[in-house]
Amino acid sequence: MIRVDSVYKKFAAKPILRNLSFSAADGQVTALLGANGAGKTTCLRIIAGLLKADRGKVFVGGLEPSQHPKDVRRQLGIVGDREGLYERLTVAEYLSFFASAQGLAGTELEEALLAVKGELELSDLWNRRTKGFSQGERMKVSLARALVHRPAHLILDEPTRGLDVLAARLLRKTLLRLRSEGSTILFSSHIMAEVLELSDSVLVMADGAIVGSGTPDELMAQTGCGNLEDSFVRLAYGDLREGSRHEYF
Ligand SMILES: Nc1ncnc2c1ncn2[C@@H]1O[C@H](COP(=O)(O)OP(=O)(O)OP(=O)(O)O)[C@@H](O)[C@H]1O
Repeated sequence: MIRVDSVYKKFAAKPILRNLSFSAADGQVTALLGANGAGKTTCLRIIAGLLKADRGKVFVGGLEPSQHPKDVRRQLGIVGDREGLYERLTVAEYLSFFASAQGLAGTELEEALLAVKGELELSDLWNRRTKGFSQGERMKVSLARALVHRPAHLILDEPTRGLDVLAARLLRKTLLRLRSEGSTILFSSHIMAEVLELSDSVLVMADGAIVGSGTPDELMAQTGCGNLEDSFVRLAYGDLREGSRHEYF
């Protein structure tokens, strides 16, 4: 389970996360929705231990990343928007490097590499240096890197952004398979069809906090809207309903 407990974070003097609390359950896919700049990436980076909260705590499998960085890294896979590939390495070398850093060696390492190669259909890319890779190719390698050590928890920041139809389908299929194996998956997205297809639970962020949560059906029932997008707009921009952005409704 991933748990975020009363997290507060500001940049310069501007609060971005104010008392943010939620949890993402094991064996479920949880979607984090919010307007541009709502703080989704900031939240995911804090969970990943890449950024420190000013106040509050996060737990990954019951452990705080700040207290147990190594253990949390072992049980967490991260697909973010900022990681670079080492362009001089081939995909095989790059993944081998990360798997070794996670403590895999020998046969276990070889088997882990073969597994992601097959699952993510990486054969054509396997022995290519990553320099010049397309966005979709880079995303596939990032996903392989996140999965190679078989983490129990996976966080993904807009994972299908820039992917073509087949690559996005492969990613969704992979997430659903991981869910069926009991993984905890938390991802951010702006694509409602994808959120509907994948998510057991949806969290809507606005003003640095969760303003709505539940299954897509529950959110629709709570807001009285007929589809998830309308429900999201109502929850995330609700206070603007009477203002100049009323055309969104
Ligand atoms: N390192 C930083 N320094 C200053 N401001 C930052 C920093 N990182 C993020 N911010 C600001 O914090 C706010 C939240 O950013 P964040 O990237 O978390 O939003 P997001 O919900 O992921 O947005 P998007 O949907 O556009 O990706 C934005 O206003 C952003 O400009």
